Amino acid sequence: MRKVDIFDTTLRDGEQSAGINLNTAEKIEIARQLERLGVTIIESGFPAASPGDFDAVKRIAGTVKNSIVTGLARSVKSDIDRSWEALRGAEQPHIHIFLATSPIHMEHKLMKTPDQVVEAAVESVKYARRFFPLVQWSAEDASRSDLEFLAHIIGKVVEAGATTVNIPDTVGYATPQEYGDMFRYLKENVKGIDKVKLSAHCHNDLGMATANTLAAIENGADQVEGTINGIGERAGNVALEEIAVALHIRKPVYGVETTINLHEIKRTSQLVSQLTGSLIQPNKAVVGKNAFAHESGIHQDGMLKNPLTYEIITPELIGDAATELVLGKHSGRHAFKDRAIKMGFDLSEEKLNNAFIEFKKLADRKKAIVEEDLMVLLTDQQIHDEDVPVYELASVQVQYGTAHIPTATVTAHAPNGDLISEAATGAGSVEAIFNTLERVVKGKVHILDYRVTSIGKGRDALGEAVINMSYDGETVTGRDVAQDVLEATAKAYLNAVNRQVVKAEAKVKVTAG
Ligand SMILES: CC(=O)SCCNC(=O)CCNC(=O)[C@H](O)C(C)(C)COP(=O)(O)OP(=O)(O)OC[C@H]1O[C@@H](n2cnc3c(N)ncnc32)[C@H](O)[C@@H]1OP(=O)(O)O
Ligand SMILES: CC(C)C(=O)C(=O)O
Repeated sequence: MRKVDIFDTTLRDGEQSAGINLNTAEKIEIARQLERLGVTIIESGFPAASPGDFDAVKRIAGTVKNSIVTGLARSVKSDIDRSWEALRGAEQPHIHIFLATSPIHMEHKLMKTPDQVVEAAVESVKYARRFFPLVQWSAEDASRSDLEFLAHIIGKVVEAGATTVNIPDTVGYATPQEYGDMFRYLKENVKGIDKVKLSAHCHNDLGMATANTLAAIENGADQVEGTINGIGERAGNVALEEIAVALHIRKPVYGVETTINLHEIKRTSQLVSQLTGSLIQPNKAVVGKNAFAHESGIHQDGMLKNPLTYEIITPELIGDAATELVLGKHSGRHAFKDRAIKMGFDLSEEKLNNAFIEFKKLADRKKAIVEEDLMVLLTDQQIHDEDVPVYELASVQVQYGTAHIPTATVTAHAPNGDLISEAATGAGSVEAIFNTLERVVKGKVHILDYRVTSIGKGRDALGEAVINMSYDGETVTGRDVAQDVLEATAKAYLNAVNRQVVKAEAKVKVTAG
């Protein structure tokens, strides 16, 4: 059966979503899970974009062994050099170079003639091939490019040594028919195209990313690119879990296979949502919380008589087993460790012990510890970085009454070790906490977005708070979890501030070094 490679760009195009910013530890955690999911290629960042991106790409290239690790670069030597520095330690060094080919991008953004664009593309591919055995070249905005010009430039980059050619629908403009036709046209009209991999990359501006990607596969695409949960620039990229499951469920139609381990989909989706703070819409295909919920009487009746009446995908297929009570307050370290390993965590004894202590505290307060709770506790330990001192919440107290002005009191450890206590009022409990914390962190804070959701089900479910803010002129997103939403809110606020503290610290190190 024909094989289609899965190229995951959650850490690059996915991170380009407004409001998402992942630190290196979080990126490594996601990359490790993508490897478990079985993706062929992980695009781990854009090494020339920032010291943080460079560091993450380098560390992922040194960590991941079973997927190819790549990084994005413009068609400029300095970007390619920086990518080589970051990726030279990878098992199979791979670079992804892009250059726009549509009239509007060439004229108004690049300010180059078509001939200059061809020359720059060829030069960059030749230069990259001096270092990298695998060079992917992307024609940015391909779907709004002149087809003959596209075929011409692709012929040139293939001749120059590109090993993969990507045809992105950068602005989500193509229809499935048009996108499929492009692949067929290029396969029939570019000399040497059969020697390289042809790749699809779809955005969801018109809600057609999944249909377009499948159309590309039907017309000969060897690789498809996308993100977990469909996160990404603007309306996002194609959701890879949708593609993997569609290819599996409708295998007789598409006749292709991938290396994706479908049972890892749910966990990957949860992890990406948790670490990016990007919520999954309840009716999202495959991974939304209602994807397997049957609400109406006629459907429930059908399900009881024969699940095949209304269920084309089972939750088990994507690793979404019915929520079970996995551990309780009487469980010991052995069972806890065993469960953590089964869930795919590889924690040091110290981190495992910290997670166990948190688990016991939670088990004292919460009747049923479910998989989602463990996932949060263990992931928090996995990504916890003790190297940089940050703000840490010691306590938060809120006085609220309908007839009184809400007042918050917060005590927190500052990065320099001081214990700070502050109090302030607000129009509501949350605003009182925000106002108090602004005094604690002493920076200029502007809240851009704030959301609270529950993790798991039931009245004792954990609350998760996600806060997007501008702090000292930088936009950062923080998230945290607690049984009480006000505590989660205070912790998420400090988590956002801490991301900026860690970033600033990294900048100081780079400048000093
Ligand atoms: C479709 C996509 O998703 S492409 C990927 C988009 N991702 C990102 O942009 C995230 C990372 N980007 C960044 O951190 C920054 O944009 C950087 C570090 C790459 C560049 O920053 P700056 O040097 O300040 O340039 P800035 O972003 O303002 O402008 C981009 C420049 O690159 C040029 N450029 C854009 N694409 C390409 C390309 N593929 N090859 C060569 N040059 C390019 C633009 O024409 C512009 O050049 P100019 O300065 O001569 O006008
Ligand atoms: C860099 C390219 C592949 C891209 O992200 C796009 O065109 O959307």
